[in-house]
Amino acid sequence: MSALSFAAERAVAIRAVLAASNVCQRVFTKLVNGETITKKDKSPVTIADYSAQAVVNSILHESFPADPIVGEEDAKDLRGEAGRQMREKVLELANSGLEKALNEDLLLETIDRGTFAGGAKGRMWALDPIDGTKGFLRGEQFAVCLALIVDGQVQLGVMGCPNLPIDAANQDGEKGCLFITVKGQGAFQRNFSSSKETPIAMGDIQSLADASFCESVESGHSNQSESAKIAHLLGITKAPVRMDSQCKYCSISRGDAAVYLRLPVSATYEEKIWDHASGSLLVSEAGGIVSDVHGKPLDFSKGRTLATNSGVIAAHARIHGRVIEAVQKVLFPEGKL
Ligand SMILES: Nc1ncnc2c1ncn2[C@@H]1O[C@H](COP(=O)(O)O)[C@@H](OP(=O)(O)O)[C@H]1O
Ligand SMILES: [Mg+2]
Ligand SMILES: [Mg+2]
Ligand SMILES: [Mg+2]
Repeated sequence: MSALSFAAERAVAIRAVLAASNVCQRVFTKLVNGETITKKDKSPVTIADYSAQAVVNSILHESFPADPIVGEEDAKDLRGEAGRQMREKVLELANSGLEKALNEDLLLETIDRGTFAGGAKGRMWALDPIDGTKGFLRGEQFAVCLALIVDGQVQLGVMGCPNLPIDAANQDGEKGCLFITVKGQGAFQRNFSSSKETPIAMGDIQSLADASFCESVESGHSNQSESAKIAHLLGITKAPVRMDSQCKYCSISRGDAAVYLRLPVSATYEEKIWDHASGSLLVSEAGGIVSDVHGKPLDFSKGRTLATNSGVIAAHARIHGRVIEAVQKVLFPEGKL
């Protein structure tokens, strides 16, 4: 393999994402069984977020101590007397996923290794310990998402999707998929229960009449009335597949749906790099194109957000241009950008 094979990073990222995914599942089981955590407060997802970030950051630090991490969470609310109860729960859960146990101080330090500002230079990891927190709480889709970015380019992505069926055609079958991609090396899926990887590819759609598109469950995250108009213009007749988290990128990468639309609901919201880094590389390695609503590539070099992009449009390379045309017609009918 070439010097840029990222074989070590790939193996470590898989281990970290699997360990964190297991911790998230453990929190959810406790939540539904009502053992130590109750569904009434918002804490289950918060506890899972912190624990998963601690697990991934800790595993990354063992192998790549010099690498900065752009993680969604920080340990502010876990500090002091006010954070004691939550801190104790997070410590117990994080340690359940780690070989080398952390103590309280190390836990906080480990979570706060995720506060890196990002930028255009050097290596950094982007981590969303639970993407799709709303889906997690509903018992639906969520994903542990980890990416390696080098000089502003996403080079590697690993996503753990504990509630995603291995085969979309068998929704009641085994759940728990891991998606793995390295730039130039293709896109792969494996089960949580086996290390055998299978190559995946986007469906090579000939006619959009047979296609379906996916979008967020949350109307506050993506404009669902505009997406309906775009779908209509493209001749898509099927109802949208609404799904939380980067599971959408994973789904289209293996051909479950043809298009992913994420249309801005506010002019000021900036998409976060950890919400898109791993998923966007998976789609491009599976034969797709990912851009913003103007057709501009996502720029991961601007810090913690995609500050120069607006929304996300992902589709098979063959149809991406047509989708962007429809997006432009609906979002900017006057032709102004
Ligand atoms: N106004 C907004 N527009 C777009 N995305 C938003 C948003 N507010 C929050 N989000 C992001 O949407 C992500 C979930 O994506 P989706 O809606 O596709 O499931 C959230 O990730 P977290 O759940 O990790 O916080 C959050 O970062
Ligand atoms: Mg997220
Ligand atoms: Mg998150
Ligand atoms: Mg969040």
